[in-house]
Amino acid sequence: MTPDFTIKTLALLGSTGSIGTQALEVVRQQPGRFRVAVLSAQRQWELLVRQAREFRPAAVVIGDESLRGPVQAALAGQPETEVLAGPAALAEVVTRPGIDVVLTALVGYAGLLPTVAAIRAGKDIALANKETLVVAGELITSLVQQHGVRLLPVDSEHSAIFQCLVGEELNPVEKIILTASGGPFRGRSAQQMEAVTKAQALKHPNWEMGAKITIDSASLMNKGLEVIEAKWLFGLTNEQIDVVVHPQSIVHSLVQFADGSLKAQLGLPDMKLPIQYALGYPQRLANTFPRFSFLDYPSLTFEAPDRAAFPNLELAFGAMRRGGNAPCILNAANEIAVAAFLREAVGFRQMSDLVAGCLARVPYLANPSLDDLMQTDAETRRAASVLLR
Ligand SMILES: NC(=O)C1=CN([C@@H]2O[C@H](COP(=O)(O)OP(=O)(O)OC[C@H]3O[C@@H](n4cnc5c(N)ncnc54)[C@H](OP(=O)(O)O)[C@@H]3O)[C@@H](O)[C@H]2O)C=CC1
Ligand SMILES: CC(=O)[C@@H](O)[C@H](O)COP(=O)(O)O
Ligand SMILES: [Mn+2]
Repeated sequence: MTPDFTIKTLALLGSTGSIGTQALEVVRQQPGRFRVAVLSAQRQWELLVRQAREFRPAAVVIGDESLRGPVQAALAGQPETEVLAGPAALAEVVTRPGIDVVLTALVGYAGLLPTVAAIRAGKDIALANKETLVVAGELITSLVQQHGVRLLPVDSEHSAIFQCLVGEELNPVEKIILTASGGPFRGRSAQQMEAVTKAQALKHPNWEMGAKITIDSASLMNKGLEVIEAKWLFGLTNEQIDVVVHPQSIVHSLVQFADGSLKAQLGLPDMKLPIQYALGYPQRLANTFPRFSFLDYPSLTFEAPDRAAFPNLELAFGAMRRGGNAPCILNAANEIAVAAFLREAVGFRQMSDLVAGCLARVPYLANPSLDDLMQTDAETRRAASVLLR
């Protein structure tokens, strides 16, 4: 039993998704350590109701306002749970007294405003929603400093780096190395990827995740987003971030220090560990998750990413170097591109063309405010829709 763990009250945004349901599994496996105050979903209202019956939160939020009625009816016999609906409710509910940590496990740009609201209300953030830092990394990190809250990474690579940095506060980092699985199309040429299908792209070799991030992993946009996420989480220069392909997803990322020493964090590809680390931080809570054995993985391999076959990686590095609202344009264009690919309206390679087209068309702003970023997001979505016609 880990000593002196103060019970933490959680708001779980996106509780019905891949990260959200695994976070609830962590909570189940740590009885007495966490209390769930808020749960949220966008459309999966029946699952949200089942979760609410089990965890008895003070509030649930259903994003799609047309589904408020069924949720209210289903939870009519549970008066301690307030039923809210819509994006504004999400940004309000996270500010309520008593919440210690907000887990942002919702997908895409929708994570930005609730995260801003939660930080302003003094809540610690367990950040799964990498899009928040891609869109508004500078703004979020300055809000985090201003309000003295913790920004705890959930993304596996960033959790690995965060764990490697514990105890190294006085030691300068030379660089970090983010590992990438390479996705289902590793080793294929640009031409070979023209004909890949949605079903093939949705088959990640190592991780079971939501559809959007799975497509991002296949196109290497996920690694591009993670590069930008790392810059802001760890205060790095653009030159301090490297990517290496590691198909087994066992070495979750590495830090190289000024003396050349490398530290890595290893483990099986299971998001419950980084989720639990973020929620339990600074403590490591004992658990019974399956353990990694080198004997099961006698060969851990590493190779350079193929930047010609996967142009998204360079598009993301380029947007990071440009700064300003460029990463916000990259993100919005990519969200539209992935949605179009998932409804089979564009091919796999066209996703990168759409992102490049938006980066070339949407006006650049060097020092965007939050309002500017919201406008950039909307403008990019309009530009992408025009390009898709
Ligand atoms: N899955 C993983 O292993 C990893 C995920 N991440 C990041 O975590 C985040 C979540 O990913 P993942 O769990 O895979 O995604 P999922 O698609 O599985 O889940 C997304 C969750 O967000 C909700 N949601 C969807 N759209 C909106 C919206 N517009 N407003 C509010 N809520 C919304 C969904 O509700 P509903 O179910 O009703 O649709 C669901 O609860 C992403 O940013 C991803 O990049 C990072 C590392 C690993
Ligand atoms: C589990 C996790 O953190 C994902 O972001 C994962 O890294 C995706 O794998 P890729 O390395 O294929 O993008
Ligand atoms: Mn990741």
